[in-house]
Amino acid sequence: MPSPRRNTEGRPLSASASSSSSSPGSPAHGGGGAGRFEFQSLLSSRAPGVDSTCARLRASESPVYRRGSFPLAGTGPSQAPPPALPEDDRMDLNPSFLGIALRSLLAIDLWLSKKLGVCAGENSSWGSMRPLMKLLEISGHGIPWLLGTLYGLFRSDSWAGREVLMNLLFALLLDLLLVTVIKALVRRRRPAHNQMDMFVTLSVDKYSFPSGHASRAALMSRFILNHLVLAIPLRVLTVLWAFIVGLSRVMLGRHNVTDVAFGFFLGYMQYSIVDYCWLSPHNAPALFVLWNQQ
Ligand SMILES: CC(C)=CCC/C(C)=C/CC/C(C)=C/COP(=O)(O)O
Repeated sequence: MPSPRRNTEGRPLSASASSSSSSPGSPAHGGGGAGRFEFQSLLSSRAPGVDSTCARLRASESPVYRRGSFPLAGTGPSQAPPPALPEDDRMDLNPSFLGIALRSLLAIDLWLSKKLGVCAGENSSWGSMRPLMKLLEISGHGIPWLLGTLYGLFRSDSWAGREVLMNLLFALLLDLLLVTVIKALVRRRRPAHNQMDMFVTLSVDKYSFPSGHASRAALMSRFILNHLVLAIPLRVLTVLWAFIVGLSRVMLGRHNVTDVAFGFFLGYMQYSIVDYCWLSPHNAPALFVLWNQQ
């Protein structure tokens, strides 16, 4: 059971005295070393409603406090002040290096995404570019790609063409499924500066992680590069298109940078799955039976 917090004479401290007894730089305040000041400031910035008293209490819950290294940890008046904390204790005060690194990355992500969201509204600094960004949005939307693939599939008169288009359809459906599942699991809200005026959306599209447009653009461009014989300039254009679709998501304010980055990664990996499971009349004859009967 935690013992009550005491002053340096060993008397229990009231809540108010406890919260005011430590000054910046004192051990209970997270001071006494550069590492601990950093710890204190990161704790305080965790959530807007968390005050410094709460942060100090968190510090007092740390393994170092429990081990009695701090003078406020219930030691008597006769005990001498503890020696400076060894390196490993400083590490203990830091609850999770990975957590802090992730929080820092997220802070950079939010800051950068806000800066890049220059087409988020008509009155934004690049607001006049919004129609162009929306055109890019449609170019990476699921519906034109799905309809185009189905049309090509039914119009195709070669086996090779049907096989490629059947796999393209599989890729698009796999992408829709994976993006929907991840969005529903992660539930990251779209940036506050986004206007929800998107062309046909699903209910999960109120969430932003990962970007469905970025994943589709990466998937499509990898698919096209691998299955269409294109001249070099067209190959470069294909990759550029995918990149610009991703960038336009952040510029429109639809996504944060990390949503788009993960979307690209997801789309890239999805192509590997499609390639691995490549459907053909040999391994999936049922899918091609429609044409066999013609
Ligand atoms: C077959 C079927 C369920 C088709 C639905 C196609 C559809 C509405 C896809 C949604 C595309 C979309 C708005 C994705 C959101 O992209 P973000 O980049 O904003 O995540």
